[in-house]
Amino acid sequence: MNSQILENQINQAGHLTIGGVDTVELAKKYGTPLVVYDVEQIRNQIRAFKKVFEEENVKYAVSYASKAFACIAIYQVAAAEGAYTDVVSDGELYTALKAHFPVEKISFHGNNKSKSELEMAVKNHVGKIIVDNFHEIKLLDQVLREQDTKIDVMLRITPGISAHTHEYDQTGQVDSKFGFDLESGQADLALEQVLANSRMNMIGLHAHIGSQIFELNGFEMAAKKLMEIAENWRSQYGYTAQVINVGGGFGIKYTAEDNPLKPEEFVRAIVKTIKEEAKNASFPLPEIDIEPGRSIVGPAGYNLYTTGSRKIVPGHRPYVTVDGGMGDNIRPALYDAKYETVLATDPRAELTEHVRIAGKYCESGDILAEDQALPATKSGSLLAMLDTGAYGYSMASNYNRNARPAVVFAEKGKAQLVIKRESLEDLVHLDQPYNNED
Ligand SMILES: Cc1ncc(COP(=O)(O)O)c(C=O)c1O
Ligand SMILES: N[C@@H](CCCC[NH3+])C(=O)O
Repeated sequence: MNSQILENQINQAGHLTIGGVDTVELAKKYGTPLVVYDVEQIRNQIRAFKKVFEEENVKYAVSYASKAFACIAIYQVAAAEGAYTDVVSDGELYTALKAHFPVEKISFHGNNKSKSELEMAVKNHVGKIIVDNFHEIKLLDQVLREQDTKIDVMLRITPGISAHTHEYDQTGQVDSKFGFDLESGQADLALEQVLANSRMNMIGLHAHIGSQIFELNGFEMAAKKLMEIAENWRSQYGYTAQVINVGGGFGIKYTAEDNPLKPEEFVRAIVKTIKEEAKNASFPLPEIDIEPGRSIVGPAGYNLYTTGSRKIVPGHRPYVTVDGGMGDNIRPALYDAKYETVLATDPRAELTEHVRIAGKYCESGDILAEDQALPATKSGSLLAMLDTGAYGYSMASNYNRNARPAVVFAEKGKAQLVIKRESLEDLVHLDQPYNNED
């Protein structure tokens, strides 16, 4: 059986369960394609991150990077677990506010925040603005003057670290669109501007080196770099950072070939590095913040699909087509991402063929899996793709005017709809007829 499925996830009928709920029942009740989250797994990962900080006895914030999956329900779960969250758009902020996420625990990110987004963030008193560039410093200054208020800010630094991951998932290399560059002195200049602005309360430094990273080394280097900058700034400007945010990016296991550390072990190494640096430089130990997205929701998510047509080209792997595809999971097409898929009605069945799992979208690249070993399937079989919880639904589209799937949370044997399936009416509800008569 697939090693990512636990023995206790198979019920008496031999079906895969999620959060104690039979996938066959889920498909029957909510239809497919369907995104299902095991909520307990989400809670456990947040708790595991927190535990490391508690054991290390440091001030901290586990901030859920909600770009990985945003909806009212996930903000509720994150808040209930005492997590913070980071948002990168007015839409994510609006959703978090709708979920009554504690505003002081929200940080606002982004490399091109608009004035109206900053206005919304300041008006709602979000905890922190992670300032990314000089244009933003000006805009934020304007907004703070107009609203006659102050706000806590952090500066996002590009640490000059090229993480080992897909090029599109790298964010910390020198030539990046995110953050203030170090070498050219941009970061120093940004600090000078922020310190000179009485409406901006500079609380610390931020860096995020990328996503789906397996090597510890990159995180340790980033943590060290941030501490070095903080030490420089203390001696150069007399400014002492109170918070160091090392971002997220902890890699998860998608296939049998992946062998990552547990996400919380990355954090333990980061904390140790920062403690050591602080001790060596006699720097007061700062609060340590992390921003994991994928590692919190990725492994907890499943996409359920029903198979339809099957095409056999002699000498090639068959195409088994499902009722979803790149519209609900763009990652295979965009990053060549790999997933594993099982037959939900019998995950223990002997694997008898290698197939391609094709989506239903009008694109040759709409292949969810290039080579998946499966038992025999027929039209109407129920498949469960594993570990789809991060950047799946959140990157979903209406390509080909397909409706986006429903999302269900399952926990302790109960399932609850948290995002409705889009209807055909939803697909046209923003459309306006064109009237070209004079
Ligand atoms: C600034 C920032 N923080 C946190 C994250 C979350 O990363 P991940 O989902 O890989 O943990 C991202 C995404 O890469 C990001 O850009
Ligand atoms: N969307 C990316 C992660 C992006 C992280 C955002 N900086 C992925 O699915 O791998």
